[in-house]
Amino acid sequence: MSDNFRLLSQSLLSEDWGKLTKYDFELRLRDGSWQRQSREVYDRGNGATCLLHNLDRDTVLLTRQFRLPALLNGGLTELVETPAGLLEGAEPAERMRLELMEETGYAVSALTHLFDLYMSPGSVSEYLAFFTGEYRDADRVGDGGGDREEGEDIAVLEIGLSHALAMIEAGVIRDAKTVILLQRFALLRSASA
Ligand SMILES: Nc1nc2c(ncn2[C@@H]2O[C@H](COP(=O)(O)OP(=O)(O)O[C@H]3O[C@H](CO)[C@@H](O)[C@H](O)[C@@H]3O)[C@@H](O)[C@H]2O)c(=O)[nH]1
Ligand SMILES: [Mg+2]
Repeated sequence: MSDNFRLLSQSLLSEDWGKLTKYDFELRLRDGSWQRQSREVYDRGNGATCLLHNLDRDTVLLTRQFRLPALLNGGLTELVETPAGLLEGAEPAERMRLELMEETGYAVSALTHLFDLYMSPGSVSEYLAFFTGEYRDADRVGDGGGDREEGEDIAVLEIGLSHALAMIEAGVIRDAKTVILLQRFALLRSASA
């Protein structure tokens, strides 16, 4: 795994939706000495997210949905986010296309993969594959909204890119993947202007 890491033992703390495991290990520090450490790691697989943009109207498609962790830690009842989904072992672009259809109702075939980012690497093993794509009115095949049976009740928001950027500054958009994608879009645009 790594010359600077020796796993001593691991114990499963919880296995239900995700898996929480406690690892005891030794880590070689920069001065060459070994230190014993213990860390808990939450594994719920990897995911994907995508910013869909419409060239004609300069709008983006975002979602608004209930997120229990944000309610518990901040009192927010809903978060505004780019569409996203868990990979569940599937190929990221393929999974993302299905997720876009399910959550936004748009069938978009051409997606551009940007990077894979760890969102909380101190405790969560998951990385997110980031995508961008263009959507046109003709791509709309349904209402979106997510899978009600699975407890999803997603509102689809079509808003101007500049409005979305202002929502970050105003503290209305609080989701990291969404900020990364919107700001990257603005950065590339100002670099090419
Ligand atoms: N029973 C049960 N169901 C769960 C649980 N957690 C999530 N689910 C269900 O699992 C599905 C997950 O929906 P997705 O659209 O696939 O994933 P997501 O929650 O949007 O997660 C995406 O965004 C996250 C936040 O940025 C990412 O962490 C994740 O990788 C993914 O990209 C939803 O139907 C949700 O109700 C749980 O603890 N128990
Ligand atoms: Mg989702």
